[in-house]
Amino acid sequence: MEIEESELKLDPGFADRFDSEDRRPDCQLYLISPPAITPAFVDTLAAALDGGPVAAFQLRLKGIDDHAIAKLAEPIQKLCADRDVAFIVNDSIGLAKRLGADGVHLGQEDGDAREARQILGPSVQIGVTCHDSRHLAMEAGEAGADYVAFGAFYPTTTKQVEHHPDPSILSWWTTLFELPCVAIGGITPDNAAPLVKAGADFLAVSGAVWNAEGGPAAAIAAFEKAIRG
Ligand SMILES: Cc1ncc(COP(=O)(O)OP(=O)(O)O)c(N)n1
Ligand SMILES: Cc1ncsc1CCOP(=O)(O)O
Ligand SMILES: [Mg+2]
Repeated sequence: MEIEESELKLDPGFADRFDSEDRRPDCQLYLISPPAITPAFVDTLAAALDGGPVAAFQLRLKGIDDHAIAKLAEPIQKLCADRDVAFIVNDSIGLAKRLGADGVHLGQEDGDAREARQILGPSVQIGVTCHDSRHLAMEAGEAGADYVAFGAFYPTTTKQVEHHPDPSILSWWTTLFELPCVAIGGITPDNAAPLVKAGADFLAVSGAVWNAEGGPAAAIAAFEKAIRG
């Protein structure tokens, strides 16, 4: 079913970010893990978080089973709680439930936002990949997602991608809807400005932090500078 662009005000969800005057909050950083980590990664993450503010951390591990992810997750989830960073699990509603995560990120093949809400309850944040599609984003909003994610905006080696939206999808979204939008894909401190200007509520970044020449903390500090202009 086609969903109409409407003035529908969707529940702002993700971290209840709107204040009483309905101002859209400033853009924030949403950090995504490398696709493979060792148990020592928790120390790398702790040092990275010293670099500047991070709103959310997504554990995105590929090629290992949920049991192994759960084992690696435990100290990371504790660190995130200590640092007031939302801990988001990628791909798996079941794992998010098992860990008591703050949120789950679902791709188009990872499960249904409505089902996730039923299983995880009202306070768990649910994000949905919407590629370059306004329709998918409106569908996700209707299904009760707490944020929609558009991308990949720039070339990336972290994931094979087929969709490359224009930043204008972010300004379209934020003009019509309160529900937060996330920009993802190849974002660096040097190319972030057009996405911030277009209204991205969050920049989701992985490679530009973990592979940064000057180290993750310096990269996070550089993102903070880019976001603040
Ligand atoms: C914030 C955010 N946006 C998009 C994605 C991509 O999700 P998906 O399409 O399911 O691809 P994988 O990350 O699972 O490879 C994401 N993880 N996070
Ligand atoms: C998971 C994902 N989904 C679309 S692009 C992407 C990769 C994000 O990582 P990077 O910031 O290294 O491009
Ligand atoms: Mg996925």
